[in-house]
Amino acid sequence: MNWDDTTDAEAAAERLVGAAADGEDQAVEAALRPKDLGEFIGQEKVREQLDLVLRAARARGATADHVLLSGAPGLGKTTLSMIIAAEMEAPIRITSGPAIQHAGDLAAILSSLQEGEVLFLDEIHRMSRPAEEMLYMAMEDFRVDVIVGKGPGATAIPLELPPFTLVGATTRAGLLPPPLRDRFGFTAHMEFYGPAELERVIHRSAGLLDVEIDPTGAAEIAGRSRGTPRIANRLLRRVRDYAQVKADGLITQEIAAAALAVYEVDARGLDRLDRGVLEALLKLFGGGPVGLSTLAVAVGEERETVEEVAEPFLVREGLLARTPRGRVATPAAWAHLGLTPPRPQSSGNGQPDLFGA
Ligand SMILES: Nc1ncnc2c1ncn2[C@@H]1O[C@H](COP(=O)(O)OP(=O)(O)OP(=O)(O)O)[C@@H](O)[C@H]1O
Repeated sequence: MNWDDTTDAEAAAERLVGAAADGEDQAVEAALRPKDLGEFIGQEKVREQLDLVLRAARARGATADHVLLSGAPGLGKTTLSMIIAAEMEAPIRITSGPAIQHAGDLAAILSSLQEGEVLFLDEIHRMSRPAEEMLYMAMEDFRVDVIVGKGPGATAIPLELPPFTLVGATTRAGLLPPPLRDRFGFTAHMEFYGPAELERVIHRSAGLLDVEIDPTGAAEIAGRSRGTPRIANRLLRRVRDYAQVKADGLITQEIAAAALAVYEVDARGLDRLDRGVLEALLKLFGGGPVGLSTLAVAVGEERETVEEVAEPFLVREGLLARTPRGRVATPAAWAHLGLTPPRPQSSGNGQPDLFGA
């Protein structure tokens, strides 16, 4: 998903299954965040490696190496940065790439850091170029050159910085210029979570929110959470409301399924937009191939919304394929919507042409 575009992120945030944080998420997430590595669920490799990095730094009495976290929104990057600070018993400062448009903005932050402090820079790939270049030197030499004056009379005044740990977060590490990427001592890629891990996230959050849930209820919510703890927590809150109003408060499989049917989140985590795209593709275009623009007109959405908000999950789920000839539904898409694909046409070579031409 192209999370560089704020509009897409905003559009997605309005969806119950959007991975970007909405206002309510921000209000409750602080209470739900695991506080140390032991509490952090899943991402075993990342946890194990990070644990070593932090233990070694502590044993040396040194500041931890800079850490780059990459992965989709809502997988726990902010949470991990806070855990890094907690494990290092260091304060944390949180900012983001888009908030740093001038090198001066970054110089102001860097020069006010305390020794050992963790600086969390979310969406680091969206920082301005001059700020990025200042960051190179700050990360490597704990020094910045502050430029005073303009034109030929400008002078660079070196400013020593206390050692600090930069934790950068990005949705796509590939977007970072190699000189920046190379300055991180440890890079971790966060994966989507499996159902069992999401169930653990849901049970843990239910405990903290004082919500009663049985294992079947947690499994039902986990299956619809698109591999993302933030979505799991958000669905849990909506199901809790339903359980309180329509039942005795206990979340079972039946209650979770009924609640999420009200919110139009289906058994696989598809919402109205996702299903609209799939239905148009199957019912109007026989499963494709069809061009993106045509598909977007058919569902009454902007091209970008279909491409950047709906399609990434459909592709990830193996329901839709992007081919040079256009968008094509996979056999799993037909099965998911309970529809029968048209009879395969012969491609003239004796082999059935599964998707038709
Ligand atoms: N491994 C985990 N175990 C338990 N809860 C988790 C885990 N990862 C994330 N969460 C929960 O999901 C919520 C979202 O996590 P977080 O804000 O850290 O995601 P993020 O990757 O930083 O998202 P963004 O890219 O949008 O900033 C948090 O409130 C946290 O409670």
